[in-house]
Amino acid sequence: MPNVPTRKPLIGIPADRRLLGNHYFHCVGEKYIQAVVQGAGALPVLIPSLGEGLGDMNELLENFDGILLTGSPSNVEPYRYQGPASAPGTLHDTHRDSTTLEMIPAVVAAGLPLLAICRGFQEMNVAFGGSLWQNLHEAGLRDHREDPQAPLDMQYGPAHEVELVPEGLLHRLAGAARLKVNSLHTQGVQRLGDGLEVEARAVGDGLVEAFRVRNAPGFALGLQWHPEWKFQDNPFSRALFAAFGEAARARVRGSIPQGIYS
Ligand SMILES: N[C@@H](CCC(=O)NCCCC(=O)O)C(=O)O
Repeated sequence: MPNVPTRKPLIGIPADRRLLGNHYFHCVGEKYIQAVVQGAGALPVLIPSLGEGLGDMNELLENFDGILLTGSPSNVEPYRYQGPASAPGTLHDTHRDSTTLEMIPAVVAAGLPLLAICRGFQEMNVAFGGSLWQNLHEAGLRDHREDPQAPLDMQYGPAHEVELVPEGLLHRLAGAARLKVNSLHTQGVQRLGDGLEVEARAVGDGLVEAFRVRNAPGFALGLQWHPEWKFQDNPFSRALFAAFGEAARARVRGSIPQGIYS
């Protein structure tokens, strides 16, 4: 393929809808934005979580070369996966759910590169028909929550190891059998969604910590941990965002992505 100058890829990031004071805002954490700019070499475009208000999803997605689904302190509403009602006072984000749960199948079907992190990983599992443990530490699994009183560097610091599935995409990207990852989540994969292939499990309780979409036409990965946190200091995270950016650039060029998908 001749070295044809191409525009930077546009990565869509669906926002959280949050009440700040008396008004609702649609917002995205800056660390995700920076990981797209500096790690993937792409331009982030925040997508308001308006659900049906965004119109035809396929038409919307024609504007993007990839989608990033971020973490969030809110939980996916349990009725989305036929789960029991949340405890009173649980934070949900129904606008985000109605946006991302419709978006995910359309992104994958269109072969648009998709990287899902933490809540985004959980949304992906639900979108593919899976379910969630609502409180891992009450289900006989380890406690995967962070200490909210600890400094951020500790909250997002290494918390446990994950075992990478041999010959999987993450194993190829990491060049190692295990990774030390951070852990900031109460919920996790209970039943794995149809068509999802496990890429990593937590050492200690075997919780699914990463998956890809089997037979996806493009890059379609979900991680329960947070690779965006200080990604520049982590060789695996750098490689992950670089691969995501390359998949999006291949989309711009109209070519088949190389690297871990070749
Ligand atoms: N609410 C879910 C998902 C947790 C999650 O995404 N945590 C990160 C929030 C802050 C950030 O974006 O870094 C759960 O508790 O499992």
